[in-house]
Amino acid sequence: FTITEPPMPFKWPVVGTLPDFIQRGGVDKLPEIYNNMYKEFGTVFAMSQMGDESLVLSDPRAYDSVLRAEGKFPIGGAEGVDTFVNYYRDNNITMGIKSTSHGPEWKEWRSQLDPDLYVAWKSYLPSIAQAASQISEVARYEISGSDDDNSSNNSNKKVPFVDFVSRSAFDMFYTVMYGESPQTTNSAKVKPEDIEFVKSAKTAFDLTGVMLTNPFEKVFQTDTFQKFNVNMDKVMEFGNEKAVDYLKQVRQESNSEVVVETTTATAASVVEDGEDGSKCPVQALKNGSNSLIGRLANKDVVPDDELGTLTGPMLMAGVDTTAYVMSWLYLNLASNPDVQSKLANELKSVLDGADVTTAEQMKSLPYLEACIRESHRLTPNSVVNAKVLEKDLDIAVDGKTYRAKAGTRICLNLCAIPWDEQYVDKPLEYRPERFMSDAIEARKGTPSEIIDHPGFDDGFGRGKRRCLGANVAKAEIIILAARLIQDWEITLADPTQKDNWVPKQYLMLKADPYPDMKLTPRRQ
Ligand code: HEM
Repeated sequence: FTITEPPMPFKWPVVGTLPDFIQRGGVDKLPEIYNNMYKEFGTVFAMSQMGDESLVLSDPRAYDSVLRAEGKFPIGGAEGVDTFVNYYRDNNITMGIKSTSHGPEWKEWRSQLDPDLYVAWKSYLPSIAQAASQISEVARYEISGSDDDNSSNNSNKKVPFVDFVSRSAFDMFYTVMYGESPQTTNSAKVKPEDIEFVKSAKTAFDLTGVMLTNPFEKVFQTDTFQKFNVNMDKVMEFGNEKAVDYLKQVRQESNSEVVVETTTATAASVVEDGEDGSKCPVQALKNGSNSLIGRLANKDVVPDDELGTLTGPMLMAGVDTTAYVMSWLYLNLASNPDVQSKLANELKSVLDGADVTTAEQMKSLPYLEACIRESHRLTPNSVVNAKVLEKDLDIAVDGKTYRAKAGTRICLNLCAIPWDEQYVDKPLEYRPERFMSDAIEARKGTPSEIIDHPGFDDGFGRGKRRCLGANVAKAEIIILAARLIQDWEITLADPTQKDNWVPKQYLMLKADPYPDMKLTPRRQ
């Protein structure tokens, strides 16, 4: 077979295709650029920015061949975020370093964590549901500053909706890690240091996005770079202190009260002990089975001092990511009241006010699942899914073969086929019905079935480096949406602001500006 050179914009010496990228609108127009280049060049095109080579594939079947070629230690998407990688190396954050490498140390790290997070996700559902219920209870008061919609006194206004969503993500994921919610969404209960953490994590995340898309910030160690480091220091310090305090507390408790075998553990943890093949040691930490850190400490697979370096990076990875996805979902639901009413009806008829606490309940909500899936199609949290090749690879697409060298970033373009009217009817409309089983069935055997390819399902990546928190994050998104939409009708505070935002690139895509929301009780 012959090797085809992928089409690409004009490539200059040193800067490569960067001038073309800037001319097309640069970072601020990222989704548009990837969509337009697909229209101009077709399902395969290349980009080259300052020596950073990318091959962009818009057909997920071609991306599958990259996944099939994954070796024992594939390079993870997180490794591409070199601001984090460098920070972890410079500051010797052991668990951060392991998570962003691709040798045996990554494998060891992953096998230490997978059983108690990726596999054991179901055991955390009841505590996530409890955190979600506490979040929903205070939602309207915290967002509008009043429990009375007719109150004209808005001076007490507290948290913008999008920040409330970030705090919700923190409350839920912290609950997974430590077994109870810090309730940062509740102004009467929040601890200032927890709010400080959410702010620092969010700032570090956003600044990472700025530096990734503008390498000069790093090279010249600008204010952005310094600010990033200060915020990362705060995140790591917080993580370390929390882990140390927690371990001290639970070890004291377990000394005074020895818990014998799993018979005293929660029902959920007993189920998971079977599922992941693990056994609680005889002298388990009290309540350890309710939280990720407790479970890891119980098993003694991660030394205590390494647990400290795990907490900061995990809270970072697990908070703003989930918040981005949830904020898109609520924006789509608020912008499409008919969809939201239909969702509220499904929730009422299936749950009748109850919380989602089991995997079976999660599966019994097809319309909610379709709302989340459609939100990812229309407003993905990232322009691409990406992998860096470990070795040279030939990729066959539509009868042509493209050769990609080791080190090339292979991207699956999420802003092309999912927005193409050739495959999707009225692609710019939010219509979850397209992902209901009858619609999926009707697409089978037609070109449109490509939008049901697993590569387009969610934003967690695929293959051996699929997101460690994928199952828990998905559960958090479903559980909180089920609770909030049962309790509240979420509408745009100012309906004229519908569609008055653009998707803007930070570390991921965010609606900018994110509109204010209004919550009205549903149960009255
Ligand atoms: C909706 C929320 C989330 C999204 C969209 C997301 C997305 C991603 C993506 C795209 C990757 C790279 C996958 C690849 O290399 O192919 C990743 C990796 C990772 N994520 Fe998430 N993530 C989310 C939530 C979380 C949570 C809750 C955690 C908490 C543990 C987490 C921890 C990680 C870690 C540790 C990795 C590196 C895994 C590895 O390289 O083996 N993420 N995530």
